[in-house]
Amino acid sequence: MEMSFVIIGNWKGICSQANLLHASQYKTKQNIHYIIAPNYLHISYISKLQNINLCAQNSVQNELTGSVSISLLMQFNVKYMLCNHADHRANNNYNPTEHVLICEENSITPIIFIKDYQEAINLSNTLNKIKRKPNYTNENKSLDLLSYKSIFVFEPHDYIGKEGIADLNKVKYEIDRIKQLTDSPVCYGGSLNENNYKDLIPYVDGLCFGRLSRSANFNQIIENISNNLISANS
Ligand SMILES: O=C(COP(=O)(O)O)[C@@H](O)CO
Repeated sequence: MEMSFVIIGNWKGICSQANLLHASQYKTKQNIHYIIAPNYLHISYISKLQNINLCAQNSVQNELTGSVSISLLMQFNVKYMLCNHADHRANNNYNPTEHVLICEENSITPIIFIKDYQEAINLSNTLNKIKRKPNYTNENKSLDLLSYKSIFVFEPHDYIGKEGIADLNKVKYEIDRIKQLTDSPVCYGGSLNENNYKDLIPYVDGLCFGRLSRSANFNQIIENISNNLISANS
């Protein structure tokens, strides 16, 4: 999947009027692919913003009381779905490969969170048993068996909601190993802040922000990333 630098804002269960305002004020950047995963209550609002790609944080595959089915989400032009996030895994009944397959059946691109290289291997081995691309040839890119189109986010569970990221060399090493398993974009997520996000830009295809994506100056941060990419390529 060829695309610009991916910026994902995972708003989780939080949102303020200020978040909605700065999302509405975002100005498209040619070298940025901006995805927002709002909570369910604000999916309708974000779906109306022309220059932002809408992502669901989850879905529940039934129409029972309190559920949010994919068919309901599809009415709001949801293009992406967070899959295998650490918060999903807190539910013992969560099945990542099932969730990825449901996305694929509904033409939604899964954003698949990977806590480490071994999980990447486990996920691709699991799906390898369930299905194989009919004409899949490159056995080395086993993660791409997961879905025809995916975005991967390396997000170590010990560095979510913390003050800082893991050692940069360790992060780079793990991202390099995961990149060997896929031709899809590999991003970093977890404890990104104003002091560390720039350090990662040269080594990833995108960044997934939690708390920082809800800050009032997040549009400026996107601008900074865009300018950083332009100067790096000039
Ligand atoms: O769960 C997330 C929280 O990230 P922080 O940036 O640590 O708030 C994650 O999905 C965003 O990458």
